[in-house]
Amino acid sequence: MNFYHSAARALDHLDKHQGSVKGSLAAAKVGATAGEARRILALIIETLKYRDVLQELIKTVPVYKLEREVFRPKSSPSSNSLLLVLMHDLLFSSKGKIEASDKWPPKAALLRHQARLKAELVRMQIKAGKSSVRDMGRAAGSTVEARYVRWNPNVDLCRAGDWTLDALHAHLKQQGMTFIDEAVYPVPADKYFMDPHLPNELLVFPPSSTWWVGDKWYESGAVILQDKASCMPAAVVMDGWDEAEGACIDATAAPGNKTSFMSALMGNKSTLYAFEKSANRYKTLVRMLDTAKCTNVQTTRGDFTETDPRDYADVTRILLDPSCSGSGIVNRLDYLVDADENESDDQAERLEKLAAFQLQMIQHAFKFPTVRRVVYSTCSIHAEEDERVVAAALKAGKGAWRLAPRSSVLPTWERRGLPEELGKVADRVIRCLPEDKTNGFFVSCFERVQDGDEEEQEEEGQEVEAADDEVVGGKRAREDAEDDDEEDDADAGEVAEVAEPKPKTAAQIQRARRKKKLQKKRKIAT
Ligand SMILES: C[S@@+](CC[C@H](N)C(=O)[O-])C[C@H]1O[C@@H](n2cnc3c(N)ncnc32)[C@H](O)[C@@H]1O
Repeated sequence: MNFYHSAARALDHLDKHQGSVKGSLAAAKVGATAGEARRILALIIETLKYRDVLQELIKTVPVYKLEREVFRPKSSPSSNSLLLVLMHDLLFSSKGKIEASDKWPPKAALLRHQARLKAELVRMQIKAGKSSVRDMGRAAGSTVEARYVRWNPNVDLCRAGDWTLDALHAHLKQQGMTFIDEAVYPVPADKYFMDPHLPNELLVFPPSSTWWVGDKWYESGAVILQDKASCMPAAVVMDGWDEAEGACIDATAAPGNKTSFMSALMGNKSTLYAFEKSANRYKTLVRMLDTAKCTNVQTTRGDFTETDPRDYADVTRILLDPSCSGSGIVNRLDYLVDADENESDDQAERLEKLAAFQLQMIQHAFKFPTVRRVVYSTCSIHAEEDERVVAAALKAGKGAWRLAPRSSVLPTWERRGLPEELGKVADRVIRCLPEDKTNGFFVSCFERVQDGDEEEQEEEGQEVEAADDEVVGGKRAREDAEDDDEEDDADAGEVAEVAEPKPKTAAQIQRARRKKKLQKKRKIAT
């Protein structure tokens, strides 16, 4: 098989499964000699380095549309991956050329647009303020496009002086920084803007920024350095919260970034119970909350699973951000290029143990009598710790819990869960990847099914049952996909749709009857 085809197939596999590059090479069944495999590996790693730029270029020079005959929409490997690797060699390789016959149709097609591609690339380079096009790549797995700073309103509530957002803007202006209205990546030097997804509190700065070092805003806790993805769980769990509603819990709190954000979103009112099991990390938590002036937080050093839910009868929301593999943390993403293709049994075993613990934490949260919203998040990109834990929790919840609708889970965030794992409800959960200018991250939100919601659930398509069923389907889909790399992502989603199983329990039979009735009603209405 053609060298570029092999690299593109491995890239497709990597996109779909988030494994390692070496693992993808093997799983994509790229048959190659050791020397070839090394070459392909190097090409993939280099392509990943320039991926954002290449993807941007494809938007500006739509080679797909211009060369529809060659780069077809549903092909294997995908046209997008093939274009990426070819464009890499043409624009960024040391030889500056595609190593294939000029008669090979993909090469010939791309060369027809090379002048325009090169001109656009130079334009992007100038805009990014780089001295060479090669400087536009990113070190494998690092976010170099933005630094995030969260404004913490609790300090204004508790400390003397003006610590409002307006005062922060004025301070930044004095430091020589200019506010801009629109989000631009990489963030230009000396500019900053409010994050489009968290516009009330999160400021986005150029990656080289250091203005906070020794600055009174940082020292006083009025700004907190926090990755954008790490802000999302607190924003999701507090969505629509009202002081009259009740107290909240952060079950796994240290070092306290999410706790302090929850506290800020509560306006420092009501009570936020924060648990932390580790003695050392507990000390950090207490220190952090003190600096950040989170006066509504009650900290407890202890194991969340040992709490008695009946003691927290006023709690309506719980955040669970338990220990995980941390595979999403960008400077650990080097595993993407380093991990061995025999991604070891050790890793699988470790993930299994973590998933069991994570599920146990969620199940404990479900026991709190008045809790309506439980957010579960990880800084992992492994489905084993993300979608699969969610699916297992829905199953364990026996229909009493469902995933909250997308409308209350940062609806404008585009990257959602993996459909091959969660089927139709995958769009209710959030995934983040370094190409989103964040760490790799996962956020899900369970809400308690209230009396009278069942009809609504049926209207929505039996989401709880569907989620369970589709997980089974998802596993099947995953196995299918591994056997058959011809499918593209969209197809994998379709495979996840499986026939409903026959109802077994009395409750299932009743639900099936109600569903039939509903379908009849709909038929009559149409
Ligand atoms: C991923 S960290 C939490 C990070 C934190 N949410 C933040 O944003 O700053 C997970 C934390 O949970 C704590 N932890 C693990 N198991 C726990 C348990 N059973 N009860 C309470 N805390 C636990 C760990 O010690 C660790 O500090």
